[in-house]
Amino acid sequence: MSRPHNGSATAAEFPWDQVQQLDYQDANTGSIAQACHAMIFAKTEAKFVSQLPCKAWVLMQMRFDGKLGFPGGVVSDQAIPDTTLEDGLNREMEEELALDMSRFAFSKKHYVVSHFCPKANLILNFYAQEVTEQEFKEIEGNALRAEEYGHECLGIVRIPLFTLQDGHNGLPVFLQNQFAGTSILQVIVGLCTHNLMKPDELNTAMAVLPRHQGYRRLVHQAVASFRDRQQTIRVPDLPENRAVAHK
Ligand SMILES: O=c1[nH]cnc2c1ncn2[C@@H]1O[C@H](COP(=O)(O)OP(=O)(O)O)[C@@H](O)[C@H]1O
Repeated sequence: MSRPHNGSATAAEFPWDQVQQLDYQDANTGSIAQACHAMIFAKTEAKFVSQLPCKAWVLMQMRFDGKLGFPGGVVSDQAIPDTTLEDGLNREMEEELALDMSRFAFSKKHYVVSHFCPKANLILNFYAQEVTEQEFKEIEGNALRAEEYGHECLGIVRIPLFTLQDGHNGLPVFLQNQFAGTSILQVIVGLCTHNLMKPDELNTAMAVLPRHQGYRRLVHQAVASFRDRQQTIRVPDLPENRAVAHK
């Protein structure tokens, strides 16, 4: 598999560029480190303060460094023998959320997008999994008993997926927090790819981001490649379709 390249267009604004996902072994033979993070969400009809629709509950965490991020972490650490990227992600999910692997293990089908930073020689892989409202509450509750709770993870938070009438409080304010790695980009990509954000909400949200032109390009690129992949996966595996599926 080819090595990720440095796309210079965004380098000055945001040092990450979208790349194809590298197998764990491929990255391990070189010097590239890989991390995996994941968004767990539940669609809901529940209204915030009995009037605002919020569409979904989306889980993030307050990290030890004071930034917000998704649960996950570095998976290419030689000291910890993960076999695949998803094994590494699942190990992190058990440590940080005490996630029940018999029900919520992440696999390739949850993969969303990867970004590479040449300066850090690091690939950040992003996954998303939908659960029911009941399961979501259970996952939140269990997280308080996780090994890393109170250490790497200082709290579980839900994204306020609504904007109050002043057009500012709610999601726009939330997006002004400090976010680890590419998690700010992953928030927007995760919401768009899983139909949790309408285009007008996306525009409002993007307007509050610093250097939002750079983010906008990366968001569109990620959403387009995710949708392409979904379409490819849906192509029935008939001989005449294989050429399309493997394009
Ligand atoms: O939610 C996230 N999304 C994307 N990147 C993140 C997120 N959280 C942390 N990072 C980045 O991922 C890398 C690994 O950090 P993390 O603290 O998750 O792993 P570790 O606990 O295994 O050291 C760092 O470069 C960090 O900035």
